[in-house]
Amino acid sequence: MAEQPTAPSCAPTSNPSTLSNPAPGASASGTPRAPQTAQVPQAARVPRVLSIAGTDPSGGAGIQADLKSIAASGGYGMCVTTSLVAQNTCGVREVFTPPLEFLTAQLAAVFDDVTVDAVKIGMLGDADTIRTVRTWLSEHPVPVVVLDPVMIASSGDRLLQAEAEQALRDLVPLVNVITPNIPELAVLCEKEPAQTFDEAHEQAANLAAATGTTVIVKGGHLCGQDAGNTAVFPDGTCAHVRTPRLDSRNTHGTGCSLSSSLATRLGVELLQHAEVAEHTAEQSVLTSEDTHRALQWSTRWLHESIAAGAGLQVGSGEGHGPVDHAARARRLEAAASAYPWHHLLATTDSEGNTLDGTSPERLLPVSPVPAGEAVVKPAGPWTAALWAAGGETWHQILDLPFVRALGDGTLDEDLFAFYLDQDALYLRDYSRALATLSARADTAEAQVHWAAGAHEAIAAESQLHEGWLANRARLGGPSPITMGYTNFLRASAAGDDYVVGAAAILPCYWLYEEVGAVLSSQNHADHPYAEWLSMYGGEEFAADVARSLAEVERAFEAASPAQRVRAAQAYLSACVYEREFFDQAHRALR
Ligand SMILES: Nc1ncnc2c1ncn2[C@@H]1O[C@H](COP(=O)(O)OP(=O)(O)O)[C@@H](O)[C@H]1O
Ligand SMILES: Cc1ncc(COP(=O)(O)O)c(N)n1
Repeated sequence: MAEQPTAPSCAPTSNPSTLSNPAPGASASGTPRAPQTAQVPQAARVPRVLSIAGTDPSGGAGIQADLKSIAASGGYGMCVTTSLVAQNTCGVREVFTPPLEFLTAQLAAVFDDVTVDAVKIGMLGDADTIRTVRTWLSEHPVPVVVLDPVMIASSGDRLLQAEAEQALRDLVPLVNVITPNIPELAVLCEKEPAQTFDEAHEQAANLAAATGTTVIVKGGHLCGQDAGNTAVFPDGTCAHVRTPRLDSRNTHGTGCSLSSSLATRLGVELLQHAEVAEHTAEQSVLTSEDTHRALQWSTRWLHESIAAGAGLQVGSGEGHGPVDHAARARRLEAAASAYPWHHLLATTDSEGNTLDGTSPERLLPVSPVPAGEAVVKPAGPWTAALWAAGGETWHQILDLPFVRALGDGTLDEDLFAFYLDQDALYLRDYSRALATLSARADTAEAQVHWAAGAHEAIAAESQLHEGWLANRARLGGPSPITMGYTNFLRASAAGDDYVVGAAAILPCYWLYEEVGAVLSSQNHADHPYAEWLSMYGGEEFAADVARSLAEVERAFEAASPAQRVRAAQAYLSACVYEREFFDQAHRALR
């Protein structure tokens, strides 16, 4: 393991990369195809991506990993098999290489019928295979070619004959991007494996300059907290994408997955250019920014896939398990569910008692996950019942990648900026909901309390604008989640019974305080978000939370059973909206 002290500062550049760009609408034979219909929205253009690689019947690496990665990255996957490999998570047992004529027959079957937008090349095995693929691609140019120079599997088994290394070196200038790991980079450069990131970067810069090919330096084989990737461009510029190192054995096929995802995302970028070109006749050229964006997408997606890999329970555990290519798709599918939230459907608790609001026990379904202790204690039995019922949602919030990364300092700046932007929009409407509640309160004390909250929320919003948001790009509009949450709060405060409005408002006080307590306990002087985290945990806000709890408790006591049920449901709905609000940056940006 080589050491990785710090990643060099590699800012994205505006220089065009060296990617060659035949007209993307052209077929392999050069015959122009009919233009895509104007009705097809931009997002619907799906790149057709071909993997030329070996197999892994256990599904974690090779062509099987490539097809999953291409689909997960937004492409249509195809594959041409170079070698059939009997392998699993523990190692390679046997390799069977079909005759070269059959390799050519597969390539011809694809290219005769399909326009290929991007190619990923993986295991080639021997020099004859390399030459056959090379000749084919010279005669059938494809706009994006990413070469993963597979030499040795993570199990230590050879996947490229030693005498074929020169043939692989000769292939490098003919492709757009290569994704060698540290030992493979050394072989391509005919040097010793780099021990530090700077050494790897130097090898990559020399190789990129000599071949005209963009080299991705991959951090997986280095150590240090950042396992990220750097695109090193032939002109000497570079762009780094950070990714926190995971303590995981599920790294079988990470190289295959990254390279095929990258080929797909480069295809997406190219198709977007082509879309513009159809309208403005601009020439379609992939830039360094495109490559940086594509690498960012693929690196983040792979991080989520590695993190979820162990959950698959594939393999005996003795080798290296696969990554979970579909983890993100499953997360987003669950997030997109339009099914009504459980607490809005439940009419009885687990023992069959009707949830009729006659006692704190008959208010909401029991949470399957115990809530644990709140830092700011409930004000009485009604708010204690609310806290207990929100246990599952509360633990989901603590588990969100956004909350975890904000706490441990690994949160990417663009995700944080998205959150701040939405937070500012939220606070404006939250202030309005509080002002409405103040107007409806039946005691002077409650009226003053909610009015003070309304004032503080709008003051916090203008502080965000003047400070945190002053130098950050704004989206300029609320997300569907921000809009859903604020509309729900304003409607509850203005159009429903007072107790319902007060209960809906509560999670923004209470959960925010509780999340803040967890986050501020992780703060330290070198924390990248130290200033933000230090804003949590003030005694004044904790006292405001306690006052809000006391007022909600009082309103519950005074309410009818039916009002209490609706208020409790509104409380839990707001808890769910809190979760969605914290999670939304990870759904919007990829
Ligand atoms: N332990 C890890 N934690 C986080 N990301 C990792 C880890 N191991 C690998 N990766 C990601 O997978 C990519 C490819 O892995 P790497 O080991 O460098 O290449 P290969 O799989 O070709 O040997 C890395 O660049 C990195 O983004
Ligand atoms: C067919 C094939 N291609 C590539 C790899 C490398 O993957 P890893 O380095 O993760 O073992 C592999 N094991 N099998």
